[in-house]
Amino acid sequence: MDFRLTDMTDEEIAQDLSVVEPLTDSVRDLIDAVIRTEVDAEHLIAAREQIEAVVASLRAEQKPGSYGVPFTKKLHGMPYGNAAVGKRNAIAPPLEIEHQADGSATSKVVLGAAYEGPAGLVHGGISAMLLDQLLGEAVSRQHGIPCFTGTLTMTYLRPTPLGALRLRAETTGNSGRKYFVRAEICDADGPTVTAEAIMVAPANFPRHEELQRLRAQLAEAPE
Ligand SMILES: CCCCC/C=C\C/C=C\C/C=C/C/C=C\CCCC(=O)SCCNC(=O)CCNC(=O)[C@H](O)C(C)(C)COP(=O)(O)OP(=O)(O)OC[C@H]1O[C@@H](n2cnc3c(N)ncnc32)[C@H](O)[C@@H]1OP(=O)(O)O
Repeated sequence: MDFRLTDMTDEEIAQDLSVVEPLTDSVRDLIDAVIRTEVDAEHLIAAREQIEAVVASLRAEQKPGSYGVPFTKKLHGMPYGNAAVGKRNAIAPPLEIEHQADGSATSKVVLGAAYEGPAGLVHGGISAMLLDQLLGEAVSRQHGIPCFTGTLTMTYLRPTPLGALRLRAETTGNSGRKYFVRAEICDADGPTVTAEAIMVAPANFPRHEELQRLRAQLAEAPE
């Protein structure tokens, strides 16, 4: 796994995000508008030309390949291209994850037209992606090591409506590098989907205590 530290300071990262996040929101809005627009073909062609001009302006300077996951000097990951939570990725649903004192990870999200599977309902693959991310975040934050999904088992209890949803994930135990995690999506009437996963901490990754030491060393280093 590629590991690199960014040389941006915390202030520079905050400044970058203050510009980038509203841009990502605008692109999300664009996706929703394209799905639901009922304007005529002439307007659609004009819109396409405008979008192509914006794309060309952004292509003027591009990173090669994907965004990757640089780390800040405090070892906070910056997964800005991530499919589920990337702050630069308009395909990612607007998922903000909170870490609770009991070790669980929770999120409230409103899923619109871009996440539809069956009519009016959330696509099952989107539910799996969101819960996979939350499961990973719960275990990784609680135990201080990023884990990979080994096995993910989804149970679709009943259809999940588009709109406001709540998500929760918690670790239930571990055996060596294997962590057992479960999660659910709820609508106003309760759970619609549950997931169980075995997340595996890669053998060659530093353990929590080592990371704490590394964090302390980096915190003392000049910016
Ligand atoms: C640098 C500073 C970092 C600081 C970070 C601190 C905190 C981070 C905070 C937040 C970060 C959040 C990150 C996570 C968020 C979201 C998660 C997204 C999840 C994904 O989107 S991730 C992509 C999809 N995922 C893959 O792309 C995995 C591909 N795969 C592999 O990379 C390997 O395959 C791996 C690693 C799974 C295992 O590799 P390995 O070499 O370690 O395995 P090994 O054989 O040693 O097995 C050891 C024990 O795991 C058992 N085991 C093995 N494989 C299993 C499986 N599949 N299912 C169930 N159990 C399995 C064995 O049975 C054995 O169990 P036992 O010990 O009981 O025998």
